[in-house]
Amino acid sequence: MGILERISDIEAEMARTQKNKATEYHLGLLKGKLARLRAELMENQTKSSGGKGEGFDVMKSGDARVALIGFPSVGKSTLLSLITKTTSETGAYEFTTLTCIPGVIEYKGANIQLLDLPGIIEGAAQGKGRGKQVIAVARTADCVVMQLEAHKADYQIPKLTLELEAVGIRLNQGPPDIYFKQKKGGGLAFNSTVKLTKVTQKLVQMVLADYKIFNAEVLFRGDYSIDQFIDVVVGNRIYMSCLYVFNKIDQISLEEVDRVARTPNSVVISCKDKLNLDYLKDCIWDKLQMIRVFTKKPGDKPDLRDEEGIILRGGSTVEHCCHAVHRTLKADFKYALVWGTSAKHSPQRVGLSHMLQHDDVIQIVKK
Ligand SMILES: Nc1nc2c(ncn2[C@@H]2O[C@H](COP(=O)(O)OP(=O)(O)OP(=O)(O)O)[C@@H](O)[C@H]2O)c(=O)[nH]1
Ligand SMILES: [K+]
Ligand SMILES: [Mg+2]
Repeated sequence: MGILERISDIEAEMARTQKNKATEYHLGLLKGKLARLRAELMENQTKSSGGKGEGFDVMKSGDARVALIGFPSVGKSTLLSLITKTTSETGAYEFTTLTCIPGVIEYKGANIQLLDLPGIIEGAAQGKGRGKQVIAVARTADCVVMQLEAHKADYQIPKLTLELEAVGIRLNQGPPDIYFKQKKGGGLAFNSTVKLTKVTQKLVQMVLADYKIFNAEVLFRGDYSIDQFIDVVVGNRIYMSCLYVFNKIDQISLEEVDRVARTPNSVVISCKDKLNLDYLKDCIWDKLQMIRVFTKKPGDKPDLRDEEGIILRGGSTVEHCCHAVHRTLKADFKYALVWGTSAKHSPQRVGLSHMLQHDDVIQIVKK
């Protein structure tokens, strides 16, 4: 039996099995098996040729990469054509876009690469449509924009989330804080720092045994589920931030707009009426956790024009900034003066480890 058939067999069995106390272990085991088969499938795909597909190899460029994921005809290409200088063909029929079309969002001096992709449908993870290629591109992004048709979002969000989960992409969540280490002997040492309500030692032991792991140290530092534990065992998961973009709000009532706008991590837009598009750029900027800083020379005023800013990741230090200015600058670094919200007083004299904030001004003093 092929891997795909085995996967669908297990999925069918899980669907048949009622969820209750008595079936908890059986379902946990099935989840473990499913994760293993999917990992195998992904492995085979990357090994075999033609996995990537023509037209999907787009060079990374700019300060960050954002992938547009969504069902067909939700308006992905319309959006790209509106907020970048690139035109991507649009149409009232599904699968207008067949490859990856890159555009650039210019915002606050940053160049954010936005990738328009073919629509994905149910079963994409198994290769339906151009699903595999689309998801492979999504894995390379810093952030996913899940574009939805506002009046179909309740259906589209869970479906797309499942497709992404099937290939190891986790949205808007960090890796579970579970310590897991295989050992040579000694059986299973299982501990937790909090009360566990979703798993038991027995369930963890059974899942591990199914992976032929009998000796291991496991420490749960949070009340995680068996799925999250399996993520840690399988590894190779991608934790990605996701912005939900509800398009075509011109087609729904104001009450509905109000309801969907309250979904966490979401923006409501209309490409047709050009509604909220600047706010969308702002939300993408926030999601990417980018900051901009300005450098200045002694005695000069800082040049605060957009194009003069240096784009860094949130949490970046003076050291990151030095690196962004010039590779060798760090070697000559003596200290820096910083003006702005990260400075306790203006200017503050700081070292390489000082953490910068958005719109700080920095003057680097060399040895
Ligand atoms: N009413 C309305 N229609 C829109 C809006 N945005 C896009 N459309 C229409 O939706 C249809 C599909 O738009 P596309 O941009 O081709 O959608 P897509 O997601 O790129 O589609 P595929 O490439 O086929 O996956 C077109 O007829 C657009 O004119 C909107 O905000 N409101
Ligand atoms: K379309
Ligand atoms: Mg398109």
